[in-house]
Amino acid sequence: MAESTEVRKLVYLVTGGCGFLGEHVVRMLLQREPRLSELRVFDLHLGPWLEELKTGPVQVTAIQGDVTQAHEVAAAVAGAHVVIHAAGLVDVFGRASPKTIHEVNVQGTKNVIEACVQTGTRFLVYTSSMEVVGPNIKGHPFYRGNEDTPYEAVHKHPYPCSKAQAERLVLEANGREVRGGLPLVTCALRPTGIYGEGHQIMRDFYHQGLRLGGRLFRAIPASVEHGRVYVGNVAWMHVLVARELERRAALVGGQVYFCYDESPYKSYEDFNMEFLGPCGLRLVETRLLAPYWLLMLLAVLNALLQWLLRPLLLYAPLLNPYTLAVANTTFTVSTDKAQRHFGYEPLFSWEDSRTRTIRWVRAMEGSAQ
Ligand SMILES: NC(=O)C1=CN([C@@H]2O[C@H](COP(=O)(O)OP(=O)(O)OC[C@H]3O[C@@H](n4cnc5c(N)ncnc54)[C@H](O)[C@@H]3O)[C@@H](O)[C@H]2O)C=CC1
Ligand SMILES: CC(C)[C@@H](O)CC[C@@H](C)[C@H]1CC[C@H]2[C@@H]3[C@H](O)CC4=CC(=O)CC[C@]4(C)[C@H]3CC[C@]12C
Repeated sequence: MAESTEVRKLVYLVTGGCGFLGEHVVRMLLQREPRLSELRVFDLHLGPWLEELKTGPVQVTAIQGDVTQAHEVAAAVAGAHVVIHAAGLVDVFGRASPKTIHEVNVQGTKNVIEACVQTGTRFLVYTSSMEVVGPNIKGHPFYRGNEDTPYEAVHKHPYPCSKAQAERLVLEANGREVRGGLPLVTCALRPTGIYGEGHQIMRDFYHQGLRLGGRLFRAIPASVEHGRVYVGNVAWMHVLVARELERRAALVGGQVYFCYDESPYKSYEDFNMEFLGPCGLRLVETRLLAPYWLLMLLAVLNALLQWLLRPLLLYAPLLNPYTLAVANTTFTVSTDKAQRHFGYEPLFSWEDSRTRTIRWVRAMEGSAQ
C-alpha cells in the first residue's frame, strides 16, 4: 500500500470512467491512490456525479470524448503516467452493430495504445473479459480454470471477438518504445461476470421480476455454475496492478489476470437471487415446463423479432441465442495469479459484497415504488 504521505505527482486517465465498472475505479483511485495529482475521466457520456468529486485534493478532469476518435484520445492521454482503459461497448443483446462494436472495442483500443506510444505514457491497464476465453461456440465448460488452463477459445459473436482482438493488441504492445525512449508496460484484467452497485443487468432482472408479480422463472439448471466478481474488487485489482506495473514491469508486463474474489460459484440466476431474493423476488422452478429446446426456440424468436422490428424500434430482451448459450455453459475460475504477481487480495468479502449489492437493490426498490 502506497504511503499516504507520498507526494501527489501522478496523472491517471480512466477511459469509460462513467460506466458501471469505471465509476468504481474512479472512486477507488481517489480513495486508495495517494500519489494522484490529477485524475482524468474520459467517457462518451459524462455522469453528473463527477461534479461532487471536484472538491477533494485531487484534480478531477472530466473529458467528454470518443475512443474511436484518435485525436480525442491522444489529447486525453498526453501527460498521463497511467491509463486504465475500461471504455467499451458491452453488448451481447444486439443493440449495436458488429461494426460499431469493433470500432469501439478494437479501434478504440488501438487509439489508446498509439496515444500512449506517441505521447510517452508508459503504463496501460486494459479491462478485458472472461469472454476472451469463453464460453466458446461449442459450449465447452470451463471449470475452475486459470490463466494457463488449455481451452479452445473459439468465438463468433462480435463482443467476445472484439475483446479478444483488443486484448491481443494490448499484450503485443508491451515493450514497445514510447516517446522518450522507454518501454510501454501493459497488462490485461479479465473479469468474470461483474455484479454490484450500478449493474444494469441486475436492474433489468429486478424490474422484470416486479413486472411479473415478484417472480422470476428459472431458465438455467442450478448445476450450471458461473463465476462472478464484485465490482469493488475488480476496481481494486485495477488500482493495485496500475500501481505495481512500474515496480514489477518484468513480471507483470504483457500478462493477463482473471479478476476473482470469494463470491460463490452458482448459476447466473441463482447468484442473482442472492440479492433479489432479500428484496422480495422469488425464482419459480420451471425447468420441467421449459426444456432447453423450448428456451432456444424462444431465444431464436426474440432474435427474429429484433431483426424485424429494427427499422421501427430497438427490441433487445435478455434472452437471445447467445445469452442463453453463455448462461447455460459452466464458466468458473480458480486462480491466485494476481496475488502471486502483485499481491492482490479481495478488498471486499463475499458478505460485504452481498450486503452492499442488496442495499443498492433496495434503494432501487424505493425508487420503483
Ligand atoms: N459488466 C461485466 O460483467 C463485465 C465487463 N467487462 C468489461 O469492463 C469494461 C466496462 O464494462 P461495464 O462497466 O460493464 O460497461 P458500461 O457500459 O457500464 O461502461 C462502459 C463505459 O464506456 C463508455 N464508452 C462506450 N463507448 C465509448 C466510446 N466510444 N468512447 C468513450 N467511452 C465509451 C460508456 O459510455 C460507459 O460509460 C468493458 O470494457 C467490458 O468489456 C469485462 C467483464 C465483465
Ligand atoms: C434469460 C436467461 C437465459 C438469463 O439467465 C440470461 C442471463 C444472461 C443475460 C447473462 C448470463 C451470463 C452473462 C454474461 C457473462 O457474465 C459474461 C459477460 C462478460 C462480459 O464481458 C460482459 C457481460 C457478459 C457477456 C454477461 C452478459 C449477461 C449474461 C449473458
